[in-house]
Order: sequence, then C-alpha cells, then structure tokens
Amino acid sequence: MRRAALGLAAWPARRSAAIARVSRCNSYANRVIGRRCISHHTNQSIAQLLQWKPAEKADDVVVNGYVRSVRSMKAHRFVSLGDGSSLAPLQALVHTDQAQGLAVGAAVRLTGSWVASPGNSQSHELHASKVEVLGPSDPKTFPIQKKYQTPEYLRTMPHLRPRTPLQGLLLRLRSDAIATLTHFFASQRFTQTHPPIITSSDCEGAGEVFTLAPATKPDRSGSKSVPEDSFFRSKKYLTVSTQLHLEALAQAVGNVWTLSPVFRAEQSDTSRHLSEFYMLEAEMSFVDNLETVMDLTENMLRSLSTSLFATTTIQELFSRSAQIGSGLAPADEVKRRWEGLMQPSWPRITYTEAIRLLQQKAELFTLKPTWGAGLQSEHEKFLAEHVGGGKPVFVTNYPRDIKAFYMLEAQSDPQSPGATVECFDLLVPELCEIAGGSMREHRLPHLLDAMRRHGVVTPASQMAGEIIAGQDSHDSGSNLGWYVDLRRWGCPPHGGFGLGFDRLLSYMAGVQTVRDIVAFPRWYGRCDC
Ligand SMILES: NC(=O)C[C@H](N)C(=O)O
Repeated sequence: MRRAALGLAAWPARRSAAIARVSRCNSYANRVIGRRCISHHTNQSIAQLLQWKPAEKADDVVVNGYVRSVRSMKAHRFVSLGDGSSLAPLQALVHTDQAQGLAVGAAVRLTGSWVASPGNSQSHELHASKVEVLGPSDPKTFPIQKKYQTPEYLRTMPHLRPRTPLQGLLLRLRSDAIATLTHFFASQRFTQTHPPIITSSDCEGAGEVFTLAPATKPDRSGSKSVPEDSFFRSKKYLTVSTQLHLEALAQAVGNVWTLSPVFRAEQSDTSRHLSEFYMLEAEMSFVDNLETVMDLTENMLRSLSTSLFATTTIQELFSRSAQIGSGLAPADEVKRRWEGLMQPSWPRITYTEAIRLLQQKAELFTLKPTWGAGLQSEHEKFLAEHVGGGKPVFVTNYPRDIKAFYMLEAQSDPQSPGATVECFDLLVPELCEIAGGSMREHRLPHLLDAMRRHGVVTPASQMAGEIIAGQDSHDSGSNLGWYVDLRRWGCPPHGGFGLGFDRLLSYMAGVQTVRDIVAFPRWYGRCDC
C-alpha cells in the first residue's frame, strides 16, 4: 500500500480503516464470494484485480507479483504476472526502457493504469508507469518454466514447486477447506482441540510408529550418544492418530475435533500413502450408535463440498482440469466426484453383506474375498463403484479380529459368521478408503479383554484389570494405562472418526497422487526438504 498517497502517517484513524479495508479485501470470504473490493492506490491481489472491470481507465493501481513469462515486442514487453491468488495471470504492458530486471521468477511491484485490453485472453491489463524489481531472478537458472513440466520433475524441488499456478490453486483449496470445516464444526458446537504429537503409545497397535530420539551430540566428557529413551525416560513416538487423546478431551467438554499431523512408518510406496499427513478427527460423547457417527461424517463432507462448490477456487479447478496436460483427472471425472459428495443418503452396507456381494463376483478378483480377511483395494474399488453409484459408501461392522482394540463389540448378528465391531470405513470411487470410525469400547472389563486379545498390553501383572496409569510396559508401545483409566471414572458411550485430509483433497481436486497435494510430501524413502 502506498502510505504517502493515503496520508496514512498523519491520520492514524484513517490508516487503520484503510488497513482493515485491505485485509478485508484479501480475506478468504472475499476470494470465495468474489466480491469486488478495489480502491485506487492500494496493492490488490491479482485475483481481485482480474475481477475488476471498470469502464473507465483507473490510474495509480499497484500490484505485487512474480514474473511468469515475458514476451518482447518492439517498444514494449508483455509481462505475465502471478501471485498465487489466481490461476490466470495478470498481463502488464511495460515500456522496453523500464523492463530492466523483468525476468522470469523475479518478484516485482508494478504501478500503472488498469485499462480495458484489446486482447482476447483478458478483459483488462496494466499499463505500467513504474517498475520496481524487489527480488531479482536469473531466468536462465530458474527451474520453474511456463512450459509443461512433469509432476515427477516438480517434486524434486518442493521449495519452488508451490510457485506453479496449479500448486498455488491447491494451496488455496486446502486453505478454503480448512476454513469451511472450522465453520462447520463451530456451527455444530464442537470444540476444536490440539491433542499432542509426541505420544507414549501406538494408538492403532499396528506397529507403524516412528520412534522419537534426541539428536546425539558429544557431552562434556567427549562421549557421544544419548540413549533414545533418555530424554523422556522412556520411548516416545510420533502420533499415528490423536483419537485416544480426543476421547479424553471429549469426556471433558463434549464433542471435539482436530485437524492434526499424524505419522505412519508404513513402507508403502503408493499414490495413496504419505509418512506425514493431516488427519481430521472428531469424537462425540454420550452417543450410543454408529449411525450418529456416520451421519456426522456424511453431513460434514456434504456441507464441505456444497460450500466449496460455489467458490472461485473450485471454478478455477474445473477450468484447469478441462485443459490437456493439466496434471489433474479430466473435468467430467472431477465433477462426478463432487456430485457424488453433494448427494444425500450415502449407502451403508455391512462387511458381511459386502463379502457376499464380492463372492458373487469372485471371478473378477485376484484375491478371493473371504469373511475374516481385510478388504483388498480391488474389493473396495468394486464396492465403491457398484454399491455407491457415484456416492461414497459406508462399509460397517468388520470382524473384530482385524480391527483395532478400542472398537465396541457389536450385538451378535445372526447373519454374521463371527464377532464384529461397531465400525465403518468410508469408500469413494477410485481412491477407496478416505475415512474410518467406530463406537469405542467404554466398559472397563470389555476393554481389558479386547486389549488382551489384541496383545496390546503384554506384562502379566497388568492383565488382571490392574492397569494403572504410568505402569504399563514401555517396550511394547502400549503405554495405555491412562487410556484404561478413562473407563474407571465416568465414561459414557462415545464414538468418532478419522479422515485422511490429504487424501480427501486429492480426491476433490483430481490430483493423481497425494504426493502432489501436499507442499512438502514425505513418503517411504523420501523427505527432501
Ligand atoms: N479417530 C479415528 O477414529 C481414526 C482412527 N484412530 C484411525 O487411525 O483410523
């Protein structure tokens, strides 16, 4: 903003009003609603400027951005400018005499007149009268170019990749989604919480935890290593899910949610797996059936997709996916996904029914669908496509022995050949599982039984209902005395779910791999910067 032009220093009240106006202009709501909020003398985002189509030319317009490309004419240069606020660039016309330093990648501030453009690709353009190169760039070595660059190549430089128009769009999609979800949960009176990242237990009991170790540095005596369990006096881990801590918080303040990074040391080198990702988790207390938890999951996703669908970010997403070589799934496929998410009444079938359906089509699968075994991705894919008819599908009541220890055992079902738990996986076409949830075992003896069965607590002394906080095994990764304690004092029936936030975004955006929906992806074998 040009303070002198506004007389800001001399007029503090006017200054704060102007600042408030500019920050309103830059706000999420503005970008979403696309309200026009342009005034002279202030530097607008490029997205705002592009929406401003005055009949008269406007002078003293200031814009900040990065040079995407430069086209030389005789007396002028056409400079294409981006600032991450929109997919489309702003076109500026700069006199050759002033074009010094206007190189691809440079950070610049241009001041000039905003005028109707004779070109087809934009309604208006900036005729620059002043050029300031605030951060020069060497275009010969700048790795991001306007031409097509493969996702694999861009992934080798995660620190520069966010400057590509597509990555800018995906960052805005993420930000808009978080704002919308925050609003959704607030409207449902959920408390947003921050459970810990460093934990003393493996929530899922699947052994996929990263163990935390302090850096080893020579101590005064010159001897090196600090044992990995010395800092916290016992082994600690990066969280795989915040669920268990959320349960403690739900017992205090009712319904809670969080969007938190979680870490999984899975050696899965696939387009769906990351070692660090964000999980959206919610926990409801005083809830006694799984239907309520599924309703929440479904309502949340429908509300999210319906709200986002109206935004300029999503319009840009569809326009980008319609381009050849866009790096996204084709536009009609992406639209189908959104339509599915926005529809009401998603199908819910039990695992037992799912196995029956799959067995009728057994010839389609490499791995035979068998009751008691986990669903393979080919099975999930079939269910997502054939049961859902485009909508996401809930598969409920999986066998007890293939699910986590904390799930509530279901009332026996005469249709089912074995014991099941009150749980669900939510499957979407193409990507398959994006969320999972369950009712939690809230009864002390039953929880202890389940832990025993799953081998979660190993020492014999702790198996007789005598688990006391702080006295569990430190080696088994199952330091869960505190979790058992929650059942001793006022534990109501409760349940919740966890949703892979990056998976969801990649599904909504039509991005082919979760590695491209995350700015700095970490996966098996890779953690670049
Ligand atoms: N909060 C949840 O229910 C998520 C669950 N703990 C999981 O990791 O799948």
